[in-house]
Amino acid sequence: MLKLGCIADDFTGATDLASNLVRQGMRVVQTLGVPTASVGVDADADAVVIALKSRTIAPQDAVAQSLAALAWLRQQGAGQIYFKVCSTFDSTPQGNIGPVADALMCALGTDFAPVCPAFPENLRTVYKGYLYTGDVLLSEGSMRDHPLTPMRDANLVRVLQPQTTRRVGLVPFDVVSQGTEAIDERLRALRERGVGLAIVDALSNADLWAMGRAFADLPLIVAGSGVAIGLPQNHGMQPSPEAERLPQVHGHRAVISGSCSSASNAQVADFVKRHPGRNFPIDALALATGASVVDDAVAWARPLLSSSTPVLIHATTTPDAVQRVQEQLGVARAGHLVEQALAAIAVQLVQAGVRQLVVAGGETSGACVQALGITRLQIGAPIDPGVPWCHAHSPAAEPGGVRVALKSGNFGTVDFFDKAFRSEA
Ligand SMILES: Nc1ncnc2c1ncn2[C@@H]1O[C@H](COP(=O)(O)OP(=O)(O)O)[C@@H](O)[C@H]1O
Ligand SMILES: O=C(O)[C@@H](O)C(=O)COP(=O)(O)O
Repeated sequence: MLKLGCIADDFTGATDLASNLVRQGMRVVQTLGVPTASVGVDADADAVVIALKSRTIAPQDAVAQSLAALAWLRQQGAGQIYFKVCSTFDSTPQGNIGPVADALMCALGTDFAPVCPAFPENLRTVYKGYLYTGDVLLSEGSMRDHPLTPMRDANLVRVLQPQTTRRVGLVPFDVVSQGTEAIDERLRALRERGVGLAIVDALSNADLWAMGRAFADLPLIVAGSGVAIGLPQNHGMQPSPEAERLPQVHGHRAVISGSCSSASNAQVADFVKRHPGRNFPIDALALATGASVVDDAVAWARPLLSSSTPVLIHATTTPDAVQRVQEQLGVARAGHLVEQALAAIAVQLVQAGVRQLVVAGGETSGACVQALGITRLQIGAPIDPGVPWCHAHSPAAEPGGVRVALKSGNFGTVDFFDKAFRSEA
């Protein structure tokens, strides 16, 4: 019986969530997109994470895709539903967190769900409803200038309220710090007062464990990946290294980055400094002119692939540079052009023998794994919190498949691109 059915609004977010469940001993299957109706779940899976690419699409499309995912998960008997959103609450006043949460609640026949993006191991904490990234409020960090979902307000009650028809409330830290019973009591009280969605504060893993127990019987949880660490305990599960073992693959190494987040900018700069001559920048404006950017990148990479040091192909650039491109091309067109180019490059690199591929950026990862025809991921050990190595089958990488690591924009230490391959050695 499937204990947990998860719907993630982007691909890196899905591996992040799956990784936290696997770390606590759950056997997890991650699918990319909703499986076809006839596909059943592995008999021994405890959780399925369905990765959608719904974070920044039109709200009605995000709702439709999420409901299709829910229908499939319920068909598999999922006991509880987890809607995975970004730990930086990436959304716009239109959605898609509120509209998708509303629709899932209607379909599940529930009038209440907790909402908590906290992931303290990655320095995402929520206090009095305000989301912090590291030492600063969300709105004062780099998410202020995200290319697709600029986050200019850190107050999550205020951010979520315009996205939903339900009342948004708060379970503050003074309640959370008292533990599971206090949280449970406050959830009931809020619900009785007509609150439909409640932001829950959390500063540490201890808070997540306490809330995990309080959420045990709720039909729906809306959260970043952090809350997931507290759920396997509700099923008596323990961490197990066996859950993280992946098939071996041998081949070339590459990194593709379409993330313009500050961590990715620092990681690209670090790689460029350490490995001169092994990076190829993609010019978004050149792509728009129809120049042969993809072919040029692949032709550059091919002769370098035999080295154990990876090649790096990146569109990663500063917020100012992104803004200049967006002013000329529009936000959606710029994003699409870059994603499609990087996806085409990913396919050609794998066809050329790359078998260990790191992709940085949620939207970028979605585009790359879709182009590679990957429909399922097996989750391995984390390289850094929230970023595991995964094994996948792709028509471009048969018979043995390919290892991929899908890195959320702001995750990972500065030397992540080197560290990933050290941990793979
Ligand atoms: N140089 C660039 N100019 C304009 N847009 C870009 C550039 N580089 C990347 N992008 C776009 O920015 C978006 C970054 O989003 P994503 O891949 O989700 O990264 P993150 O995980 O950091 O949010 C993608 O749509 C990508 O195509
Ligand atoms: O929760 C998180 O922060 C990540 O899992 C995630 O979803 C990040 O998204 P991207 O930064 O777009 O990769």
